[in-house]
Amino acid sequence: PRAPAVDLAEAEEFLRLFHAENRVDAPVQQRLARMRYEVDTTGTYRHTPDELAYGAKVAWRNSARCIGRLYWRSLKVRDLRDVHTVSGVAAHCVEHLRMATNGGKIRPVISVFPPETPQRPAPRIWNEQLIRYAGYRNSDGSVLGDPRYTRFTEAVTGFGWRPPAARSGFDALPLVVETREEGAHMFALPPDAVHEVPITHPELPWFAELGLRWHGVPVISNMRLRIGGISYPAAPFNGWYMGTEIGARNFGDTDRYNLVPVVAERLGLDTSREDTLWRDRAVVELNRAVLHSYHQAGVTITDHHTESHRFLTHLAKEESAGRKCPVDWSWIVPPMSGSQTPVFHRYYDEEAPGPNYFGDDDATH
Ligand code: HEM
Ligand SMILES: N=C(Nc1cccc(CNC[C@@H]2CCCN2)c1)c1cccs1
Repeated sequence: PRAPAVDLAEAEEFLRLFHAENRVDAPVQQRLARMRYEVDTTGTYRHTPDELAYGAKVAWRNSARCIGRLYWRSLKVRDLRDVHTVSGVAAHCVEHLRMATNGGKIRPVISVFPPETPQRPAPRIWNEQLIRYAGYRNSDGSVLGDPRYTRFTEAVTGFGWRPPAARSGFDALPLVVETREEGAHMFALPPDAVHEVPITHPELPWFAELGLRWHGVPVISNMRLRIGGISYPAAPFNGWYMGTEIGARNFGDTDRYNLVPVVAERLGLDTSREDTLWRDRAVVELNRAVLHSYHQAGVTITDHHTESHRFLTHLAKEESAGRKCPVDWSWIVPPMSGSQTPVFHRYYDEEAPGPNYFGDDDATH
């Protein structure tokens, strides 16, 4: 049986939005008729390059959990809908990393690979992000690397991936790409495509001895881009980091690198009681080190205060454009010093109409 045809209402709503927000020569009725004919005869329809680019930008504008939406119009959209092989997808992912990194002046880029269609399933990328670090579980239960990826590390090792001779806490995992025709294949990332930043502290020399580093560019590769009823499951996108993501979450979470106790001890803080606020003082230094290191390395990064102000500017621009801006307060408020940022002190609208990015856990019809 055919896969369910495209949701015609969603398709029409998107094409009307595209025509309303862009100067398009052809009348919308003509475009709608062509779309309906394609859906009737093939069960799907193809976006024009302009529709695809605009849909990807609007999906970012609609991302209620994203604090970085002020620059939604500047997204660089790579139309890679003619790339159907695992090696093609992998090669373009490496090219994406080079384009986005841009020597440290990071550019927001999205690479859109082929959509799901009744004729052919879409290629899939199994990595959460193009760059993630291996997690090696030791026999005593301790982990070298990122504990979030021990299962992924075991899976690719089973597939034949071999860690570097000298394993470290920051070994980039291979890319795993699957197509219906070829199955799943692994590709090692060329080291020169993985730009990394060594973490040092602006005043504490001992910080460098912790031997910490992180990759410059976050590229999300496990979210599904939906535009006008068409689903693009492989559409990796990047922006730049907000420091708290690394300093508070990746380095600070107890089920990640869990570095707050380590930093607190090296700071000589009294960790015997919670009410010395040793956690709070250590996480601040961890975050100051991250921001200092990225600035030192000339890699774009933003702090949660600056980004909060930018987001409220975006919100005001959306309201003056007569658009509702969906906001998920629990994700927009940064994971440290929440009430010190202006986004904390207000309520927001929640619903998000039209094109969007969906995680696997998100309820999507
Ligand atoms: C340009 C700089 C950008 C910054 C500083 C930024 C910042 C952030 C941050 C801090 C989060 C929360 C992440 C977390 O807590 O795990 C987030 C979420 C998100 N961002 Fe942005 N972002 C940027 C660009 C983008 C771009 C280019 C896109 C897509 C085209 C995007 C789409 C999203 C989505 C979909 C989420 C929610 C993820 C989820 O639900 O798991 N962002 N952003
Ligand atoms: N700065 C970024 N951070 C970001 C954005 C979306 C999703 C994520 C990953 N979120 C999942 C992690 C893992 C647990 C909690 N957060 C990070 C960007 C990544 C891609 C574009 S912007």
